[in-house]
Amino acid sequence: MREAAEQADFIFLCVPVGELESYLEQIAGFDLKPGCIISDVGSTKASIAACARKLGNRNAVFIGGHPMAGSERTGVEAATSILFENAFYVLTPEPSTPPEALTRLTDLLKHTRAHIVTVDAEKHDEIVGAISHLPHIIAVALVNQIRRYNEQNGLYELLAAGGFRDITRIASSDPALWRDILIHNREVLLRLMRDWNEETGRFIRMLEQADAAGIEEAFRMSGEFRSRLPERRKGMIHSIYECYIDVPDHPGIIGRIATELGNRHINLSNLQIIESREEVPGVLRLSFRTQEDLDHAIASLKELGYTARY
Ligand SMILES: NC(=O)C1=CN([C@@H]2O[C@H](COP(=O)(O)OP(=O)(O)OC[C@H]3O[C@@H](n4cnc5c(N)ncnc54)[C@H](O)[C@@H]3O)[C@@H](O)[C@H]2O)C=CC1
Ligand SMILES: O=C(O)C(=O)Cc1ccc(O)cc1
Repeated sequence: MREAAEQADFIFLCVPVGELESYLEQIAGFDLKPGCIISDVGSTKASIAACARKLGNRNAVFIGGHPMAGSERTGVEAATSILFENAFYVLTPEPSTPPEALTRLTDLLKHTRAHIVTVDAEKHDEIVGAISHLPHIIAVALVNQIRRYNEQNGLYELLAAGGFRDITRIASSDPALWRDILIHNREVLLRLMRDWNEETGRFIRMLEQADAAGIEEAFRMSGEFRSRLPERRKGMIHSIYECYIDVPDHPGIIGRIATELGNRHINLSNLQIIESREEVPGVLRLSFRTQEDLDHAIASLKELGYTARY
């Protein structure tokens, strides 16, 4: 590792958050190339920034980074060459970071086609704590609540679909990765969890008082804010060009549909079973990277006797 690091112009640390500091410590003792830029991709930024401030390296500059891309999956199987395309890539320079170092790093990262945003490390942890870490805690807590009910009655598991699956996808995230993230951002998260308790407390009170107008208003305000959020990004593997088809629930059907589309040179980027029940049609979601592929797929599926809808 030392030999490779000492020849590098850029070093990216891409290990779990709990391992970052030990790598930074090792690298601090190396004779790095003058002007070398060290960055990382950790989901929390304040603790690694504090470590970098403490250690320093006479030749190198550390600039924290966090590509806001990815999914609940980890490992090389989850990688794609367009992972960062159109995603936000947060950098957390210090007031003391030489501007030319920041420019060199952003010039390199532009090749990922991500949108670069800079913010200080502490603010990053507050914001990302709220929009990413807190939702992961809520998803895990919700799934575990239902898992306990399900121990008494398996119908919970059988009926859990739709909304439950949508809001709990991230509950399948990697346990060790998320252990580190939550521990490293625990002070922010404790504050956010107290606010969350107040939020759920408001619902408890509305239900106790059968406050219909209050409930309606809560849904109205959340819907309004959510509709302002950016669209799912084009270019990601979770393509926005999607359609749904009802399919008879029998063996081999998914393979047949994928093969038929492949034979017509239509690139399917994702295929997901949304619903599957005995003796009634299941629903498949097909995703494509281009409008042309989607249009072509819908026409082909029609020829094959399936009705596709958006
Ligand atoms: N999963 C996601 O969507 C995102 C993850 N991140 C951050 O990226 C970093 C890596 O996460 P992923 O790529 O998702 O996980 P991953 O599990 O795909 O990759 C982590 C890699 O680190 C290696 N590793 C673990 N401990 C190590 C050690 N002590 N020494 C050397 N290598 C070690 C693992 O073998 C694995 O190859 C984490 O800091 C995470 O917070 C940032 C943005 C998104
Ligand atoms: O699965 C999802 O939607 C994610 O939230 C992925 C993710 C995980 C960790 C990050 O630091 C950033 C993004």
